[in-house]
Amino acid sequence: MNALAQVNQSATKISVRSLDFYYGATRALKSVSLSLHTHKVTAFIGPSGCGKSTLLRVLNRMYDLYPGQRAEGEVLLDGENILDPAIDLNALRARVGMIFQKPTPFPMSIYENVAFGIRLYEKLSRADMDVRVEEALRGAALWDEVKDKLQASGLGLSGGQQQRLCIARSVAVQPEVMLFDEPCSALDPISTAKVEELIEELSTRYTIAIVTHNMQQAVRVSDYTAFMYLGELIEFGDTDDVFNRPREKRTQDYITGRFG
Ligand SMILES: Nc1ncnc2c1ncn2[C@@H]1O[C@H](COP(=O)(O)OP(=O)(O)OP(=O)(O)O)[C@@H](O)[C@H]1O
Repeated sequence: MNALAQVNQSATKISVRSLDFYYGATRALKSVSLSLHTHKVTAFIGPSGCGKSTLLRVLNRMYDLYPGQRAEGEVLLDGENILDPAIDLNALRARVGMIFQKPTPFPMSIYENVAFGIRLYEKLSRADMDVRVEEALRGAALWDEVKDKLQASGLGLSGGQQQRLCIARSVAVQPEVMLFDEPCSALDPISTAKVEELIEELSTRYTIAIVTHNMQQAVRVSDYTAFMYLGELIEFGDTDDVFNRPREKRTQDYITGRFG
């Protein structure tokens, strides 16, 4: 690996600085600072209500859709503050995609589910669109299972396949960052294993953040882990260190199942 590639591998994609988040008067994030490294997977763990999903929703300004919710501080994406009110939210959400807990295919064909997002941002010929849809479905490890029924409804797929269709939809717009909010919690163990394998593959091309309640999953898929508690970031580091040599007692207590 050349020196430049090494630098890029450890580069910071997103830098969160002194981030506070409010639901009305309730402060759900308290001065959170951390970095997401380029082409690495960062897991967010912590007991229910600690702010994991809130933090994820800040990273593509998803909260902006809801009145009364606001973020203070800085979130730098390649050095640019995405909390700036002047930022183009459509462009931001194309760069920072999100996959939710419950698979949410649109009520349209498998092909259209993937093409829909692309059309929001680009005008492609039919032939180019076919190529992009295939690439996205291949990228989401779904192509072989659906290539003969692209016109069938996305809603007719199994839960695991629907989740990979949502991943294909996100991949199709060629994002730089992918946010996964408990992507496997509605899936069976085999589908979960497939999605985990996919996340590992995707991390060669994208910077990934994943919220999970499943400690083993965090260990399996992530390079870095952030442990949150009551809106604060308690510990952040290499996943191996956080799980095997936690610096904080609260991290130790959580990962050994003493609370949460
Ligand atoms: N829409 C909302 N309005 C008011 N408070 C909210 C809202 N959504 C979340 N909160 C509060 O913000 C805090 C953080 O919630 P968040 O959903 O980010 O936690 P979480 O760690 O993702 O939890 P879980 O693991 O249960 O999904 C909680 O105290 C929660 O009650």
